[in-house]
Amino acid sequence: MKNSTPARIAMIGGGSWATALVKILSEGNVVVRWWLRSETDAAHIKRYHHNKSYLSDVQINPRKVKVHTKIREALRDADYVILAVPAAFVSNALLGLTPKQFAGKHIVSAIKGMIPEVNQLVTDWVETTYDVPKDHISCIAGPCHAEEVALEKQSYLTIASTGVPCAEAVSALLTCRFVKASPINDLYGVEYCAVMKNIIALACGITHGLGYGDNFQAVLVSNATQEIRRFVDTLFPVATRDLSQSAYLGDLLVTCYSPFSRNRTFGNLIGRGYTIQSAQMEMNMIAEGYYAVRSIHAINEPHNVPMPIVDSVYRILYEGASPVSEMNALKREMK
Ligand SMILES: NC(=O)C1=CN([C@@H]2O[C@H](COP(=O)(O)OP(=O)(O)OC[C@H]3O[C@@H](n4cnc5c(N)ncnc54)[C@H](OP(=O)(O)O)[C@@H]3O)[C@@H](O)[C@H]2O)C=CC1
Ligand SMILES: O=C(CO)COP(=O)(O)O
Repeated sequence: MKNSTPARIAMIGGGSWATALVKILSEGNVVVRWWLRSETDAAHIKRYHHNKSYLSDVQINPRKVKVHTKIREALRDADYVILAVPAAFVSNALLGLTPKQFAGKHIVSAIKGMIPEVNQLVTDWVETTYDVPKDHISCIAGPCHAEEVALEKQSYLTIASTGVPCAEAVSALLTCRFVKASPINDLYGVEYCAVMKNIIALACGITHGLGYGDNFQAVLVSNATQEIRRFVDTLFPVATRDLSQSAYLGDLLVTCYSPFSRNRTFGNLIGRGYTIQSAQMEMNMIAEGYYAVRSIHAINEPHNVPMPIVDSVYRILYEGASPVSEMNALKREMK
């Protein structure tokens, strides 16, 4: 492996997950061209070899990682492009790029959210916007918080793609001393579950903020698994899908229970009475579920899949419903 040509990877995004992925990739034989929108953060990384704004303890290896603030330079000779900005900002990050810049490359979405303007999964949006063949597109899923990657705690990722060689190649890039990545071909199931678990974590956070305990949360998460199953099996039925695998259930659990979870933290603030704006200001990070719940709600309209938890979160965040009365209603409904 030592003498082989390094994999050429463009990392798009300067937040916690991008920083953690750069750390994972740097364990292997790679050249990462890392694009950040912040000139100040980029300059700091070049000079001091760490990202001062996110996971600042992570050391960046300057021999393997080149920092860019012009996205075309980061993309130019990449074989793999990893998108790691929150979904709401990805179109802005890629502004001005055309299918030409993506031709022949593998596009990997590390994003667990939906493009809000069009209610599309990120991988669908990449396919339609940049004419990338579906079997060259994958998404990174699995229960894996950036903060634990920074500490080199053993973690697992699942790489979903309709193209088996693509999923296998990306899994190989992301497997290292402390991460095991495995391929799977259920792209839609995995990606939708990754989006929906954020909404459920918001609900968990809200109940925690309201003073509900672990007993209630366990029932909430159990009901949520049924709700997620109904939704993905209605939209994309796959006979062999096993929602107890870590890409689905594992990710739901870590987001609902971990103190690192952005979505749970955001929900907790809402449950404690913060307004949406003040909760967003309180957090230095983005809770994807806030945007995703509006997309999932809209997508579900023609299907009418019963999703009481998603509907409650939607009403709290977008219709001004009271968290207390929404959770009272859920309390009566769940068993
Ligand atoms: N964090 C994690 O553990 C994991 C995250 N993910 C997913 O990774 C994706 C990225 O999340 P994460 O890294 O946690 O996010 P963070 O909250 O850590 O970072 C946010 C990023 O978004 C950028 N940003 C913020 N506002 C804007 C804006 N208005 N326009 C353009 N860019 C903006 C920030 O740039 P700047 O710093 O310049 O403001 C920063 O790069 C999400 O989809 C998340 O679900 C997936 C698995 C694990
Ligand atoms: O998806 C994640 C971990 O797998 C990160 O999202 P949260 O920070 O909301 O848990």
